[in-house]
Amino acid sequence: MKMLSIEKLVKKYGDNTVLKGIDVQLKKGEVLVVLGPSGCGKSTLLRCINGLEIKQGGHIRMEGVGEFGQDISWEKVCEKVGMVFQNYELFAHMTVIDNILLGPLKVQKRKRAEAEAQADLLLKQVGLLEKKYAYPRELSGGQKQRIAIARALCMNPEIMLFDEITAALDPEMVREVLDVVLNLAKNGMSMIIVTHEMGFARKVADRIIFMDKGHIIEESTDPNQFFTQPQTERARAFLNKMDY
Ligand SMILES: Nc1ncnc2c1ncn2[C@@H]1O[C@H](COP(=O)(O)OP(=O)(O)OP(=O)(O)O)[C@@H](O)[C@H]1O
Repeated sequence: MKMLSIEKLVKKYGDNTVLKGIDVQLKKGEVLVVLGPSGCGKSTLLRCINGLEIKQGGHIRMEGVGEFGQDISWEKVCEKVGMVFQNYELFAHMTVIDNILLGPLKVQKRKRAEAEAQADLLLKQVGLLEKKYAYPRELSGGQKQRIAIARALCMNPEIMLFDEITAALDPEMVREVLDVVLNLAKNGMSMIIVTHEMGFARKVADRIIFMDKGHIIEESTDPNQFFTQPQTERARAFLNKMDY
């Protein structure tokens, strides 16, 4: 079953066309990993999906919801599609619990008791319930990133987007964050993941797309095959350069 459908997506920055007609679909419960060399448009693709960037062409639709930006406002899209960034983007002046509850209370207008009960469960799930009243400055990078994931999940998104969420972390903290994502995958969350962690990509992906200069040039539903026998010269060169 198709859940998200992206057709002929075009994104330009001035004269620079960064996405040159991207066609990609995500099924319910699927984990799609986006790989490709620096600057090929991976982050831009994620940012267009949840409306952080305005696209110049193409369509983004979700089954049962309609076209993003038309049938459903971009504000609503942000509830359906959660995103986690490289730099956590937590509010420094707010405690962990206030960071997590901001969206559920202010945007979704939910009752505090109900939202807080869910936040507690999510904090438990990411192993940080004891940090509920801590401030971001009191947390390690890995902890901040796990809180950012819990915050996104507390909006009950149907899809999660992860944009290089371990890129800013010290190596010893990468694992604790990736384990949270692996767990989400096991529990059937639909996700699109941009990562430079090749071992993780191979483990978590149901499907891999490989981008180059604004195009998808290779797609594989068999991650092991992609990593052992990439079909294109560009993907081979990319994998050869990666350390994994
Ligand atoms: N706000 C912006 N204004 C102008 N150009 C931009 C902007 N954001 C991205 N670009 C350009 O778009 C291209 C694609 O960038 P993007 O960040 O999507 O690449 P990426 O594949 O995610 O790279 P990386 O792996 O290095 O994060 C790059 O050439 C970049 O310079």
